[in-house]
Amino acid sequence: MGIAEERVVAVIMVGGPTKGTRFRPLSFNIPKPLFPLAGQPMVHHPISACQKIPNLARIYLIGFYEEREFALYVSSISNDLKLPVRYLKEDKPHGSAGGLYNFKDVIMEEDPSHIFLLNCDVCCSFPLPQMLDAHKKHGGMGTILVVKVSPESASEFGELVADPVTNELLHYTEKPETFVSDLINSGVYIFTPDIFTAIEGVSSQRKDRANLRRVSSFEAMQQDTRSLPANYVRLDQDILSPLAGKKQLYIYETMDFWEQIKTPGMSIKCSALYLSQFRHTSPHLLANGDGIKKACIIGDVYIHPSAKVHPSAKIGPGVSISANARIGAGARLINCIVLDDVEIKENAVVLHAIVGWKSSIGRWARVQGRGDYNAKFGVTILGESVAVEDEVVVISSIVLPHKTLNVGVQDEILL
Ligand SMILES: Nc1nc2c(ncn2[C@@H]2O[C@H](COP(=O)(O)OP(=O)(O)O[C@H]3O[C@H](CO)[C@@H](O)[C@H](O)[C@@H]3O)[C@@H](O)[C@H]2O)c(=O)[nH]1
Repeated sequence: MGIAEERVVAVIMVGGPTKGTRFRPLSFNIPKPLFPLAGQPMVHHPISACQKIPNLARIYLIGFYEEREFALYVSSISNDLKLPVRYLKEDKPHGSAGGLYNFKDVIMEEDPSHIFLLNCDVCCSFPLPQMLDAHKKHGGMGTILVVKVSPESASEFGELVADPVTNELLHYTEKPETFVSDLINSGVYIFTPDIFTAIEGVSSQRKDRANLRRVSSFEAMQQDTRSLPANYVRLDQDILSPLAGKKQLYIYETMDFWEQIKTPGMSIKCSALYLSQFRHTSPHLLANGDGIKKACIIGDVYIHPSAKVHPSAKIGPGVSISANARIGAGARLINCIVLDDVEIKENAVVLHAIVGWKSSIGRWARVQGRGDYNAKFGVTILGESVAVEDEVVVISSIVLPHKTLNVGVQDEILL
């Protein structure tokens, strides 16, 4: 296919409210894909990476959140990027491949030659044009972006084996119990429209099996994946595993940063990763201690233009401060996310923490975590409208919305 005929669309899978439970208490207020990392909604980072794809016609977000939750964001980003971005709502979860298939007709209206498919909850540099080039060299139905992780953490992901010369995917196991490989599926793919035929194949096999089961009482007693609804199709187990070793799927390895964002703790780490990426891609978004914001800035920091920061506050590295926040004299902020309308009073310290919308932190108070972003009590999270009174110390705790803390706490969940 020549360059002129090439047409690309991108699809970002955003999931829905039942999928974001590990993101509580922050997901009470906002759908996880819209939670700010480096001052921009989580989904904004893959969307802005899509801008670099040649011949990109359109971006779709597919999820089962209410349409109104995404309406404002989708219309403002379409305007900013001068690129149509559309939210497509599933009536119920259909799985990571079933969700895509559900909107086959809408997507195929664009007559795409290639379809990018991205999980919204991964943080990386999204080397999409490079993946497209690699995919064209490989041929086949799809190319998966892969990354090496530590052998201890590999079992949380899809582990895979590929041919070192041809890059063909030879073996794929989703979250295996015994170690297969430290090379894992990063949740970013490019496919040809043949992906729809593959998903259709899984659905019709399921329908056939369901019909068979009706006549076999033994099979009816078995509660396994074969009894999933026919239109519920998982990309990893149902498509990637069976197609490995069939010259259909290939890999492209990224050597850049990559993380998965399932917990609030990881959002602090990923916010800092995106801030350091801004240093190269969008330095204008970083605070530099000049102009109105004369505070002492250390490393990569984002401060919303409407936030007020006292000149004697010391901010950074890895800090993101959202709209209308007020940071008092002598306050010290390191590796944290401060959400809209927060007040941090004089000489308070915030470290490895997320401070929820409209919360306030009193004078000389400390709100901090240990900085172990994957651990249950590795960071401190304050939900919406939490008040930490003057001089109170909060360490590695999760505080649900509308609480007032007048005594210190450590390693606790405050309901
Ligand atoms: N629209 C929609 N989205 C869905 C659905 N189910 C999952 N998703 C979205 O699809 C993506 C994958 O979610 P899961 O299927 O829950 O898998 P996972 O545990 O995140 O693991 C996947 O991603 C890892 C990389 O982050 C991979 O390593 C792993 O192999 C797997 O593909 C997420 O962005 C999630 O929001 C669905 O029914 N509908």
